[in-house]
Amino acid sequence: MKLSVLLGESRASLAEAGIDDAALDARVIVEHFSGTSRTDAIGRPDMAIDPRAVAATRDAIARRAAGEPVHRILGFREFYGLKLFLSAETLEPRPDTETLVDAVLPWLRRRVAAGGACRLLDLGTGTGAIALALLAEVPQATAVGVDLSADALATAGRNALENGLSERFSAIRSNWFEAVSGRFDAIVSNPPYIESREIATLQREVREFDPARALDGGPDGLDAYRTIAAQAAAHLEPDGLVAVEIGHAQKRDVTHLFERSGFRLVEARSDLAGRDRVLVFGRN
Ligand SMILES: C[S@@+](CC[C@H](N)C(=O)[O-])C[C@H]1O[C@@H](n2cnc3c(N)ncnc32)[C@H](O)[C@@H]1O
Repeated sequence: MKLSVLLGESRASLAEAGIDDAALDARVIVEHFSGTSRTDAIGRPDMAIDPRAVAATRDAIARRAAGEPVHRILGFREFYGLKLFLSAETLEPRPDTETLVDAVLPWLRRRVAAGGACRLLDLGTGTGAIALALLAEVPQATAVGVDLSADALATAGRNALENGLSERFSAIRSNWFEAVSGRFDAIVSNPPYIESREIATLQREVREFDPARALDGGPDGLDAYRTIAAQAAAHLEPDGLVAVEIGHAQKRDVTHLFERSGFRLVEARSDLAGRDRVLVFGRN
């Protein structure tokens, strides 16, 4: 089959299924499963795609038409310039979470410049996105990634290896701090923060394909922050910091939780859409 024909039928299938970005998604899927590039689509539209690649592309297009997100189908996603593999129990890392990396990075660089090393703890590491992005940017840092999911920890370990960061990254299975020992210079976390009753109202791509454990923050969405705020000081160097991603309406509540545990808000950052997204706390 010709590349242009495969692209055309893929676009048509996704448009017919009501997929918003049908043309873009079709292009990404066709390129991946046929091993072609955008340049091929423009310069060599008549190139022949072998039948196995056509079959693999059609399977992938059928999955997308049924609602599965593109990056789940591809099996990986880019985050802060790293290629991160996904698995059943990992959240697909979001561009908004790069805001958390941006917020911590200057502090980390200063810390390393002053002290030569830096230990990070990433609570609810998932694919390892936050920890690995920070390690890639700061070669003197080391990180421990914690998750309750063994599947997520295996994927984070694979991502560390694939990105050449495994010597500085270790993974621990733990319910937040339970199995964590020692003190860290920085504690980072993008915990589950959606109110339980809201899960059913989320977009199908999120509701059906991101793991519930990565989303559900309990009745008011704040369960994880309560635990992290209450226990962070015992695992933090005296002049260390805690940086958390939050839901856009949680700034006040999360700030209060940390203030009650002896922290002060040192920075708040907004995401790409201008909504509150990241809070950074230091100890009083
Ligand atoms: C919103 S996801 C964030 C994943 C990743 N850090 C990111 O930003 O893409 C939250 C993560 O917390 C983990 N998690 C949920 N409850 C946990 C708990 N009690 N202890 C440790 N990790 C937990 C989930 O398995 C999930 O990987």
